[in-house]
Amino acid sequence: MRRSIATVSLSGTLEEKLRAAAAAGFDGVEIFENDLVAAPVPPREVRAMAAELGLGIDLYQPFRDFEGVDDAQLERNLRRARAKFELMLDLGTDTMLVCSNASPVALGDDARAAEQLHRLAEAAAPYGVRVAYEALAWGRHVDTYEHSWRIAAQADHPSLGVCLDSFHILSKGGDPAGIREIPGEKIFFLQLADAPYLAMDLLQWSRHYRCFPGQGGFDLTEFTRHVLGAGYTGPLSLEVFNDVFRASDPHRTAADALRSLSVLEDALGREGAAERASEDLGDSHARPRVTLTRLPDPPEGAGYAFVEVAAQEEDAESVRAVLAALGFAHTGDHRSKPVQLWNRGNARVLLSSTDPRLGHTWGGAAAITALGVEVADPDRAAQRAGLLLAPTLPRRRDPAESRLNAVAAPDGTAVFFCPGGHDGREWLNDFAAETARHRHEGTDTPLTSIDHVGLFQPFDHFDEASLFYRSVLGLTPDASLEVAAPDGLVRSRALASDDGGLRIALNVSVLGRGTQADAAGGAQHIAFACDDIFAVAEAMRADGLAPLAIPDNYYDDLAARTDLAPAVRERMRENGILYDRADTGEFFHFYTPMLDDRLFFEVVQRTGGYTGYGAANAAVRMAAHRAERDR
Ligand SMILES: O=C(O)c1ccc(O)c(O)c1
Ligand SMILES: [Mg+2]
Repeated sequence: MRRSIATVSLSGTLEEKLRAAAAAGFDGVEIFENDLVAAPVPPREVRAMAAELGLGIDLYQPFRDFEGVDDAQLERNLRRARAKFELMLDLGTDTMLVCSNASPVALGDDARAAEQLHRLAEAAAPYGVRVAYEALAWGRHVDTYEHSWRIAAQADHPSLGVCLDSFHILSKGGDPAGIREIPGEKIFFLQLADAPYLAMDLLQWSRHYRCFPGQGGFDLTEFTRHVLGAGYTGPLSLEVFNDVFRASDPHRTAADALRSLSVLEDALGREGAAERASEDLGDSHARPRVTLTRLPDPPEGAGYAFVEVAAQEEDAESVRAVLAALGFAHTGDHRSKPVQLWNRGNARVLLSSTDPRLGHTWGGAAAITALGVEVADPDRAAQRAGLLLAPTLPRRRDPAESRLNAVAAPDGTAVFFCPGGHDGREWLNDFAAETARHRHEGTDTPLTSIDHVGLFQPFDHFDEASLFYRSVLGLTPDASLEVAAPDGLVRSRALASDDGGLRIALNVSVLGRGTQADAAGGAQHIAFACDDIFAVAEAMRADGLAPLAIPDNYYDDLAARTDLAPAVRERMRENGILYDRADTGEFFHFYTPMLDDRLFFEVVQRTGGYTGYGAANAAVRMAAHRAERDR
């Protein structure tokens, strides 16, 4: 389907907005009136600029407070409208959005509103302009799409239809199924916006917190399915008022925006929404009315091949010490780069002493700079990532080395697609074997794999990052939750593949204090899975590394709220092991001390079908890391 974006969704001048929309690959834009009025170029030049960039101007908006007024006001409103129709001729756009009257002087008289909109459409027709009537959620008298359609139907003019905006409908709990009652050709325009569920005034919610489909709490797939079911064939257009987007790089926002539409179209395509719509509309033998662009399938059965930690030499030493205490051994050296392979079972950590600042938004001493993801079909994964506008990272073409495709996540973390399976892992041949022994060789305390990775995100890119990982890697997000760290509130959202092979937990400071709360919420971590957490913890302690100290109060609370045997609780206390339980199973986990205020490790043991991350313990962990720093 045609993809558009409202200029109000992007920051910058009108020209910058157009350039960003075009660069991301949009087909068209909605020009927001304020952007045009403030632009230093006449409408004709805007039209030429858009055309040169390959963008159509699909909509001009908004025209406010038109209908349901007294007769004198109607004449003034029609005069104002004619001036806009003239302007639209110059802009080369044929659809004007008229939003329902929000003024206190509007009269609640449907017949009057219908008659006045009929006059507006009559005035628009000679200009070749269509009027799309949109019910604002806070309209004075018309605030539902059902009502706007009743009035448009009553007005009965070929140049008058409705504009549907998902925010105005879903924010009030409207039922989108009724959209199917509207003839598709009367839906002149579709605006899509998601939003997090917030209990707040509708106008404030709409003007500040909208986000792209898939980033909030609304079901935009279901919503759009109903719009297609009505027979709509126009653009999918994003109209997102958002405080962060207004202040962010418009190129990045536009790519994030297009990614959200790609995912939405793919989801609809996978369920056969276009074909089903045609059948519902009774033209089952005809071709579907719209084409839904599909993405290559997401990776299946993906898992971690490795996680790369970059640290300069003095910091690398402390990372090595912790890995060794966890039973890792240095088992290989990269043939051409200063990168060491450390592993224990299928848990592999690459320790790189290249500059950790290179290509990464995090400076600092030690940092997770890359995730190696093992997938069945790395080429397909890279192709999918490319279609989702993931920036491709250049690979050095060293003929002796395996070439892995890599893309950059929004926080700068590189994501490598590694071939999996038994004859995969050829990238391991890039490492000359070291003869190092696992220090715990002979003790039966293996870590089995990487369970999850925790990545702290810059505030402005949290939603972008979760959409990125979700779409590129085919992960499913959990609900986001808030954790009260000693230095501030941290929002956390985990994403996982269906079989749990890939899990990522994203954290962000709720107030956007990116890096100073580091000891608490701002760190990154790698969590390793094991089958016997007590053995791993005790071997680590025997190796001279104490786990992160958890206060006795925690264990008193554990005694109060669980039936864990006293001896088990005591052993947990000695080893700093925390506990969580769900209907599906149990979770035991402990942490290492913080390295360089930035990085720590976790060891987890899942029993039964537990799929969480011990969120109940997150605040205790953050307070414990803070206490350790204060000591
Ligand atoms: O917030 C507004 O005023 C506004 C204007 C135009 C729209 O299409 C809309 O959804 C909201
Ligand atoms: Mg709208």
